[in-house]
Amino acid sequence: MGRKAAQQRTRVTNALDALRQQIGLTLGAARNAHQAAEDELLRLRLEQLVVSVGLERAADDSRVAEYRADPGMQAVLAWLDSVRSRFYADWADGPQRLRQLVASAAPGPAGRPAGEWLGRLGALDAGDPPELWRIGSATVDGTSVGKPAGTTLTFDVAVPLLEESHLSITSVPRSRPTVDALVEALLMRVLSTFAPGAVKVHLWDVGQLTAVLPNFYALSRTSAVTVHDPTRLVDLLDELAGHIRRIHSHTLQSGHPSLRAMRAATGKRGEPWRVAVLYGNGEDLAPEHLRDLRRVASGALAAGISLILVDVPTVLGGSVETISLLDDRRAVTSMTGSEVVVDLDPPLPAGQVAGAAARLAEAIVTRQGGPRSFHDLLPTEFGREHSARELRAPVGFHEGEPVEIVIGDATPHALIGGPSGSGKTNLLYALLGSLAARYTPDELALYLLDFKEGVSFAGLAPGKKDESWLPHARLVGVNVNTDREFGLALLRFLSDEMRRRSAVAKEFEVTNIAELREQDPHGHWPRIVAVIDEFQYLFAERDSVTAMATALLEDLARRGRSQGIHLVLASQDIAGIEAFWGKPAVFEQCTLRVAMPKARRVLAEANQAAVAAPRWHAVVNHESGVAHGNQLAHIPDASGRDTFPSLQRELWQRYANHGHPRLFDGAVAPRLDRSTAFASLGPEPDRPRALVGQAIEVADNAHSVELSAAPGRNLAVLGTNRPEALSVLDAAARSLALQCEAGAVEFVLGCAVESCLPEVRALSERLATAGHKVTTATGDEIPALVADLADRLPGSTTATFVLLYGVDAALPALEKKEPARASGLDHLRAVLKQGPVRGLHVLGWWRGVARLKDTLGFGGTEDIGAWVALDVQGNELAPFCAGQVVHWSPRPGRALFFDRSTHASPEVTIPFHPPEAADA
Ligand SMILES: Nc1ncnc2c1ncn2[C@@H]1O[C@H](COP(=O)(O)OP(=O)(O)OP(=O)(O)O)[C@@H](O)[C@H]1O
Repeated sequence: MGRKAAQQRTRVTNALDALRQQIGLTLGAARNAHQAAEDELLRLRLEQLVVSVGLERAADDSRVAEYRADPGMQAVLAWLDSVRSRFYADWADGPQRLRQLVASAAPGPAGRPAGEWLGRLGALDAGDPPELWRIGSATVDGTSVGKPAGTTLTFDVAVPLLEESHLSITSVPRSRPTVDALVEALLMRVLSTFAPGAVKVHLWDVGQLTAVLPNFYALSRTSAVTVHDPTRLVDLLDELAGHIRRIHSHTLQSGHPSLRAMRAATGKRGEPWRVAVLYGNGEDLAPEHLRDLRRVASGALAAGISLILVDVPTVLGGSVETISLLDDRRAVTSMTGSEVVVDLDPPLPAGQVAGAAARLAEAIVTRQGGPRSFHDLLPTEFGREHSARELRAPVGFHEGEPVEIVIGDATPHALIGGPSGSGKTNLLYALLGSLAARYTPDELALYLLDFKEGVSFAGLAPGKKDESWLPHARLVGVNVNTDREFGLALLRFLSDEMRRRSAVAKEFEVTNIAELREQDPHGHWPRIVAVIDEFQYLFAERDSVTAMATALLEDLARRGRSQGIHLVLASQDIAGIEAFWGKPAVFEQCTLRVAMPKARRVLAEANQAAVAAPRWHAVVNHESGVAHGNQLAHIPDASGRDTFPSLQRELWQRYANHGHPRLFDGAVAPRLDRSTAFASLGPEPDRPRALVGQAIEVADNAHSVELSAAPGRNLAVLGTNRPEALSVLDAAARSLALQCEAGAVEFVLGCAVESCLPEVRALSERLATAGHKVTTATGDEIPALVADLADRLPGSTTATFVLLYGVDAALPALEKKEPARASGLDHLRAVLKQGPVRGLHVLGWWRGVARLKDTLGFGGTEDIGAWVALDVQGNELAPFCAGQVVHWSPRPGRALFFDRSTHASPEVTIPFHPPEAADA
């Protein structure tokens, strides 16, 4: 047991020794680690101390001196010295480099002292703007760059603006004057860098209505500075968003990714630079404003718009630099980091700023009202533009800058409105001249229609005084205020052309005019612009013309764009807009709006720009009239005496070989001998056509009745208007005479109206002179004449045209009946019924529909296959028009024509004046 106990004890002692040894080792290691940590802590403390005291001052610092006693700390000091040396090596020329950088990135007024530029006008226009704008200077200790202790180095501090960055300024209490001076100086630097008018400043202050930056007061009378309503931040943000959208779509459409790229490619500025200054009060904006503000901020820089926010707490998208005031003289900025304190430049002298603003305002106003003439709208070289993608032409100027009208994909159709005398016609001339000078007639075709009384477009067609014409014009319609059918005819023509283009496009497997022109480079595919002045006349009545015009206009408005067919609709204000009620499709498609001063409803409801527009100006808006699309333009005088005509003559000399436009003048009666249809008549003995009047169509066509050997091929002229009835029969006889060989045809003229005898005799002589056989009968002779014709019928071989003047007057004599013998009326009915198939046709004039009915008797209406109604009401004509309702109110110089064999419904015709008639 004792031996066993001793063994156990030895084992325990050994185990304890081993444990003790382990513990000793562990304690030793812990002590070492502790010492190392203490040393490290000491080193770090020393580092911290040296950094906080500054390396230069560390040598003299008593607290640092305590560390020096410890040899382990020497290494720390040596290491810090080496870091410092490396730092110095890199930054030895830092301030110098900064100075150079600011000097080159902030040239002229952007960075130079105010004395060198304040009060002078800037000149920069389409070049790139300075990248930096000076706000003050900063001073650093010279020893930090290896200079002797006690020296200081100063360098300029500048911030980016415009396309580079937004700026957010935070104030401290009572520092508003400092902030104002800072903002004012920045804006003044910007305004003085660029040519007058190239910068637009927007000021909004949550707490002030008018006194924001009062030294800029003179500029706030121009568009260079706009002070916004403190309660309407939303309006400002909307306006900016609108500019961004417009600029974005415009640059993209022109094939450039940004405004800057477009400027570089075209050498033109295109848009002004915009700076919007928003003064807040340190409180959060309403969430919806904040959302809009962020949206604006993220797209603004690419559109040349930058924001300066003062005490507006927000995190903006896009690049933003900050300036935080420390007191009323000093600030820190994100440009230099929080270690560098910026001494802000002292305020610019208030009087000088106000003077400079006044000078700039004066320069802007001078440009605005400057001597810009119609001539300035014209390019230096004519006919250089291509219309494949769009039409683009300036119509006026804003502060010296041209304001363009674009007719293309985004703005296919235009609506122009303004009260009488506000300059609509003048604007149309400015537009036509500007377009015609840029595009050749192969690129642009014009169809011009004026419903106004007067002859505003008449000068564009060849006239008596001036033989020149506008070579781009294919059609000029004037004095059509009572001929709404002519408007309809134009719309039909355009609609047909649209279909034709679309069919050809389909053949080429393309969808629009631009592609078609690419695929068919030798084709003739001009863009068509149809101008309809006082277009509301088209919708003047509740009738079939209005219904058809509406349908055609809607179709053209929707589909014309892709086929290069564009409408320019002008109207006096409300009447024109009201005409669109119930036709929103047309109104909405007119995305280009031009409002003359005081025009109402042309722009969007809330857009009041036209109310304030000065005389001889227009608000051009490519955004369906929404406020952000407003472009105010001064329209030069295009209606001066020789202004447009001299351009027209120049263009005419260049392009006269493109043919002259068709002139349709509703106030001038067409002359038979000048009618293309009459002039082109040739021998047509079997199917001669009797011309009865001028058709109201885009092409120069006549209405005619084919007198073929078929039943019913007779013509009735109805109504009491003697001269017109004579004109119709005269035109019919003369045109027939031209188509039949002399001697092969007989004209029989029966006149029952004494007052017409001179004209009938004159016609008779004329026909005889042309070699035709002519028989003439008057009054009482007519029954015998008709009896003779009826007798001759069975064996008739000679073509015979029987012209009866005033059949109703002959009726009493014709109705006389002798027992067992046919009356004159029976003979006439037989002639009407059986004549046409035997080559005998009656062209008769009845002064009333009832008398025609009496003449024909029961079932005889079929024998009148065609008629021309003069002063006869539409409802009387139904029996001769297959029972359909006839809308027709007689009007001077117009007639209604119906030919059962060719017409579905009657058409308006214009009786020709005989060649002998004096010009109307
Ligand atoms: N921009 C302008 N500069 C100078 N004069 C102008 C200008 N615009 C129009 N005028 C003159 O004002 C007058 C009326 O202009 P215009 O005929 O164009 O008006 P409007 O709106 O078409 O009127 P209305 O509908 O009655 O014809 C014309 O004598 C024209 O010479």
